[in-house]
Amino acid sequence: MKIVLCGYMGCGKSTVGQLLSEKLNVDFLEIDTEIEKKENSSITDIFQENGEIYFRKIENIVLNEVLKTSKNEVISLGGGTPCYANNLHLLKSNEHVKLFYLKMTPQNLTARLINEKQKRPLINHLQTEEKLEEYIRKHLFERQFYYLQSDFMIDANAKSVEELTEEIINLLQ
Ligand SMILES: Nc1ncnc2c1ncn2[C@@H]1O[C@H](COP(=O)(O)OP(=O)(O)O)[C@@H](O)[C@H]1O
Ligand SMILES: O=C(O)C1=C[C@@H](OP(=O)(O)O)[C@@H](O)[C@H](O)C1
Ligand SMILES: [Mg+2]
Repeated sequence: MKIVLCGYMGCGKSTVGQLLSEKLNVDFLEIDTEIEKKENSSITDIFQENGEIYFRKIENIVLNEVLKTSKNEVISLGGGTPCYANNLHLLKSNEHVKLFYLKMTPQNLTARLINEKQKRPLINHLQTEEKLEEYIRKHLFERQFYYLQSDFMIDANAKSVEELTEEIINLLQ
């Protein structure tokens, strides 16, 4: 089985995915890291040098490659992964995939992301908390359509990484 985590930037995909893979004793794979390896460049540099459309192309290629294997693993997507190209279809039509949406409110995401913008090129130009929250509110509204097609939705507000990991493990049983 492939346990795949999706949700907006900052919801905890990378952090929860790592702990979940340790608890389940399977490999952990991040789409962002696979993109960085393939391009031998950072997400920030790819956006800056090649632009977002190029990044989305590579993201789609990497997701395709990753989903070809039938290996048991935990996979953390990037925040935008399910929302572009045929990515959601690739995930939904794969019998090995269980897709989890880590849902958080725009307010809570803003509080997290205000100090973590540097490595996230889509939001690093937003200077104030007000501007960031306004952006997240609109962007999340557009993206929820995709996230909500997950197999499971987890309320990730005010829960520790441990609690979220346990919740996912319980849903798998
Ligand atoms: N459940 C949680 N409670 C508190 N902080 C968290 C939680 N999950 C993640 N974080 C923190 O929030 C930030 C964003 O988490 P990250 O895993 O990078 O999110 P994503 O990969 O979804 O963008 C990190 O600093 C991480 O340590
Ligand atoms: O939401 C997005 O479109 C993106 C989210 C990022 O991943 P995280 O959700 O792990 O920050 C990364 O893939 C890239 O900066 C684009
Ligand atoms: Mg991440």
